[in-house]
Amino acid sequence: MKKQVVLYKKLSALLMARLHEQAEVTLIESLDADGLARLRDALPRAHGLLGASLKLDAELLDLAPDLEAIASVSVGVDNYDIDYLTERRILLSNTPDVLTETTADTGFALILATARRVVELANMVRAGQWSRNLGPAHFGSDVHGKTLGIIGMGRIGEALAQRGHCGFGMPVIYHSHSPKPAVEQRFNAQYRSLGELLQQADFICLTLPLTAETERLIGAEEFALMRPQSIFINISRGKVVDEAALIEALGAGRIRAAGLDVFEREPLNLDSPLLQMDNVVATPHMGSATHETREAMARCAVDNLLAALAGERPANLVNPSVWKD
Ligand SMILES: NC(=O)c1ccc[n+]([C@@H]2O[C@H](COP(=O)([O-])OP(=O)(O)OC[C@H]3O[C@@H](n4cnc5c(N)ncnc54)[C@H](O)[C@@H]3O)[C@@H](O)[C@H]2O)c1
Ligand SMILES: O=C(O)[C@H](O)CO
Repeated sequence: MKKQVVLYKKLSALLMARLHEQAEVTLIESLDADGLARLRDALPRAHGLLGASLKLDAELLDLAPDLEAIASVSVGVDNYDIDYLTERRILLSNTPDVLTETTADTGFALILATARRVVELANMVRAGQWSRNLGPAHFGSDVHGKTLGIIGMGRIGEALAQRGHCGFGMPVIYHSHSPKPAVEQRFNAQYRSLGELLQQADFICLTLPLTAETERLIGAEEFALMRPQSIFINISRGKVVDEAALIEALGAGRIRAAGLDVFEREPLNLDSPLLQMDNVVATPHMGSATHETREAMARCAVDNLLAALAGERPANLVNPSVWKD
């Protein structure tokens, strides 16, 4: 008998057809109140779940006694209680690698947009306020040759370092759990303590996961170490930053600008002070949002889920202790 799969993310026709061949599929098209009610109804029959952007807590998981596997269409797994999944012997998989380059592109887009004031000046043109040649009040700052600071030197951090080093001649400094000699060799990068990096980098970029250890890693004390010309970029998770402290630092001129793809609460509320600041470029958690990459992530998640339900080890298993050969 086919296994029951609940999707809470719509997939391409090609991937839907693949899933339908192998499983009985229930599709929850959106996670509004109606969709969530349908999800709760479907969970008691589910062997597999596939989707993203939903906090799957113990209360929801307890509705699914037969659940064997969850395939997250994301590399970040902060929406899951991994200990609880492991205790229940539910396999959790994610989608690393396929989104690395695209997310690093987004990081670099934010670096360029903030330093060169792209959004602010483009809005000025649109508003009919371009009446004479630009003067110093509208000048930005250079990107090439400036020091790129990366916090969390993993896949995306490395891809960002490559762009900075090879494309823009930027000295790269980084902070991570431990030094990475291969990365240092490839990009002439140098390891720094967190405090040293915050004091020395022109661009401070967050590319680490949200965990108990990294939640609010960057707060008032950390912003106080940055320099007035520093630009802060967050493409990891909003909760790694104390957002009130960020707003305070921007407001007080303790840092020059911020490029933010992620926020404490998403979608970002329209009344956030961040949206009143010309030196903030805010994007809607679009790090991996290209047609090609989202399809690759979905394909990866489908592969992971179908493998798990067929009794094979998924390629991107997050909680390997559940697996028994
Ligand atoms: N904005 C987006 O749309 C988007 C897209 C993809 C990924 N992300 C986020 O980026 C994160 C990183 O993805 P990745 O594929 O590069 O992951 P990765 O695991 O390859 O890299 C993360 C790095 O951070 C380091 N790290 C973790 N905790 C640390 C700490 N406390 N101090 C210092 N370093 C620490 C790890 O050692 C690792 O090197 C994801 O977990 C996700 O939250 C966001
Ligand atoms: O973690 C991820 O993969 C990104 O945030 C996209 O959802």
